[in-house]
Amino acid sequence: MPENRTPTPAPARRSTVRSLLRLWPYARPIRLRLAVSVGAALLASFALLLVPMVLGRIVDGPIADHDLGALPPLIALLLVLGLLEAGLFYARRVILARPLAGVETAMRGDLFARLQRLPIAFHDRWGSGQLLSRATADMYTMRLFLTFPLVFLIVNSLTFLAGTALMFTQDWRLALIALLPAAPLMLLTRRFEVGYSGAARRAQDQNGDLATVIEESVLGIRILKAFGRHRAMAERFRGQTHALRRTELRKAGLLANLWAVIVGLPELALGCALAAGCYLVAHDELSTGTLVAFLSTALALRWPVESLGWLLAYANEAATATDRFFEVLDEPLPGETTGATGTAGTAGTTGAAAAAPTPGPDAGARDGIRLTGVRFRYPDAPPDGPDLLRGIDLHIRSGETMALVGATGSGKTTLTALLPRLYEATAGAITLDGRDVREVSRERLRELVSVAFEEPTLFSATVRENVLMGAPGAGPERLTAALATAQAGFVEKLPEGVETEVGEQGLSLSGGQRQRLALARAVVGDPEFLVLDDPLSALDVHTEALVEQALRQVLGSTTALVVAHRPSTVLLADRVAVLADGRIEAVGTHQELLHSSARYRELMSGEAALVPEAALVPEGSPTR
Ligand SMILES: Nc1ncnc2c1ncn2[C@@H]1O[C@H](COP(=O)(O)OP(=O)(O)OP(=O)(O)O)[C@@H](O)[C@H]1O
Repeated sequence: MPENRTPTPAPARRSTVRSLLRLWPYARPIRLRLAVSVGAALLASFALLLVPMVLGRIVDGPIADHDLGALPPLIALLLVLGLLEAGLFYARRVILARPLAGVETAMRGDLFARLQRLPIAFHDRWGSGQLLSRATADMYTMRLFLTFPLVFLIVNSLTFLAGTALMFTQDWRLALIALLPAAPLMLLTRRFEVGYSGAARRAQDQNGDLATVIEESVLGIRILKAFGRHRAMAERFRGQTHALRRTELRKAGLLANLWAVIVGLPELALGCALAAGCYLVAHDELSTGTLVAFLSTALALRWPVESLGWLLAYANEAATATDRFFEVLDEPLPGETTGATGTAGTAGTTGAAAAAPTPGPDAGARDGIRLTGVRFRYPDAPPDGPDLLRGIDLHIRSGETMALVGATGSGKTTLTALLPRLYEATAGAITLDGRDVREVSRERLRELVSVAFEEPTLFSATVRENVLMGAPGAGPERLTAALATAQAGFVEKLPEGVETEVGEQGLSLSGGQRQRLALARAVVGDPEFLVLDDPLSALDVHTEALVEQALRQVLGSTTALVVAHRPSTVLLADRVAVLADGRIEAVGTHQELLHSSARYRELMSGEAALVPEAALVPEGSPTR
C-alpha cells in the first residue's frame, strides 16, 4: 500500500495574495455580484459606524439639554440604521450564494476533466486521497473564502480606515492613543502568516493522506479481514490522525496567540483612551457626547480588528487550497510536454532513437504492430538503474496473435501499456499498420486498440454501460455478441440482465465474471488491434475453455498481443515472443521455442503440471 505517494511540494514561502489571485478567472464571471456584495456589506458596516455619531448627538443634545422631545427622531434614526444593516447583510448573502455554487461546480469540473486527461504516470505518483481531498475539502474551502472572508477582508479593512478617520475627526489625541497597537499588530500578523501557512499546508496534505488510508481500507476490507490486518490498519490510521491532530493543535495555538494579542492590545489602548478622554472631559477640553461617540466608534471597530485573526487564517487556508488545486491543473498534459519522448527523462536514451519514427520497410496498410528500438523507464525508477525496456524490436503481422511471455516483473504489462499510449515510450517507435502511434489522435488510437487488463476494473454502473464503454455508439446486437464471445451468459441470470448495476468496482460479481465482462468490453468495438493482459487468469478450467474457444474467433479477425502466463493461453497465439532483460530474446511458434529456447522451456515448465504433457511438448522433443 503506497504511503503518501504524492510529491509534497516544499513549503516554500509563498505569497497568499498571489495564490488567491489565481482564483480570479473563476471569480470573474461573478465579479459584478461580488462587487455588489462588497458594496452591500460596506454600506451595512458604515451604517453601523453612524450609530456612535447619533449616540453622541443624543448625549450632547436631548440628554444635556433635558429636551426629551428631540429624542424620538434620533431613536428612530438608530432603528433605521439597525434595520438597514440587517437588511444589507441578508442581501449580501442572497446575492452570492447561488453564483458561488456555480463557481465551485466549474472548478470541480475542470479538476475532474484534468484528472481524466492526465497520463497514467501522473496517477502512479499521486495518492487517490490527495486528489479526493482536492476535489472536495479544498474546493469547499475556496468557495467559502469567496463567500465570506474575501468580502470581509475588504469590508473590514475599509471600515477600519473609515472608523479611524472618524475617530480623528472626533479627537485626534484619543485617536492616536487608540492606534498605538497598530504597528506591533502588523508585525505580529506577518509572523503569524508565515507560521500559519506552513501548518495549513501540512494539515491539508495530511488530510489527503488520511483520505487515502480510509479509501484503501474500505476498498481492501476483504483482504484486511481475511489476513486479520484490520488492527495494523487501524494503527496506521491512528498514527496519521494523531499527526493531523498535532498540526491542527499547532494551528489553533498560533491562532490563539494572535487572537490574544489582537484582542488584548486594542483593549489596553482603549482603556488608556478612556482615561485620557475622562481627563479631557474633566478639564472641559472635550464634550461628554464626543467622548461617548469616540468610545462607541472605537468599540464598533473591535469586530473589524478582532476578525482579522480568523480572516487571515482563512485566507491562508484558501491560498493553500488554491495552491493544491493548481498543482493538479498545472500538471502538463501529454501533448503539452516537450514531446512524446521527453516525459521520463531517460538515462541512456539517444536523440536518434527518440526522433521521428521510421516505419519498417514493408510499412503500409496491413503492416500489423511493429515495435522498433522501444525503450521505457518509469519516471520514478532509480536514476542509476537500467531502463526497464531496453530496445524492444518486435513485429506482429497483420491478423496475427502474438503471445508475450517472460518472468514476473520483466515488463510484459508495461510493454502492452505502450501500445495504447497509457505510457509514452521513452525512445523508439511503435507503429500500427505503418502509422506511428504518436501521430494518431488519442481518440482514434483508443478506437483502434482495445485493452483488457489482468485486473478487470468495472465501474458502479450497469452491465450494459460497463461493456459499451468499449464502443459507446454500439447497438444491442454488438453488446449481445460481445457478451457471447466472452462467455458471459451469467448476465442473463442477473436480476435485471444487462441493466443490473454491478456495484462499486463490480465487487458484487465474482472475479471470473468481472474478467469476462472486461473481455466483452475489449471486444465489443470490434477493434483492429487487441491487447490482452493475461485475460483468463481468474477463470475456472471449464469457463476458461469456453472463453478460449470464443476468443479464437475474435483473435482470428484482429492483430493481437496477449500476455500469457500459462501454456493454455500461449496456445491461443500463432507465435510467441519471449521478453527477458528488457529485450525480445526469441520469437517463434510454441513448438519452435520449446526446441530452441531454454528460457521458454523454463517459463512454461512452471505451469506444465496444469496442462497435458502432449499439449506442451511434441513427440521426440529434446525436452521430453
Ligand atoms: N507505475 C510504476 N512505477 C514504477 N515502477 C513500476 C510501475 N509499474 C510497474 N513497475 C515496475 O516495473 C517492472 C515491470 O512491471 P510489469 O508489471 O510490467 O511486469 P510484468 O512482466 O507484467 O509482471 P507480472 O508477470 O508479474 O504481471 C516491475 O519491476 C515493477 O515493479
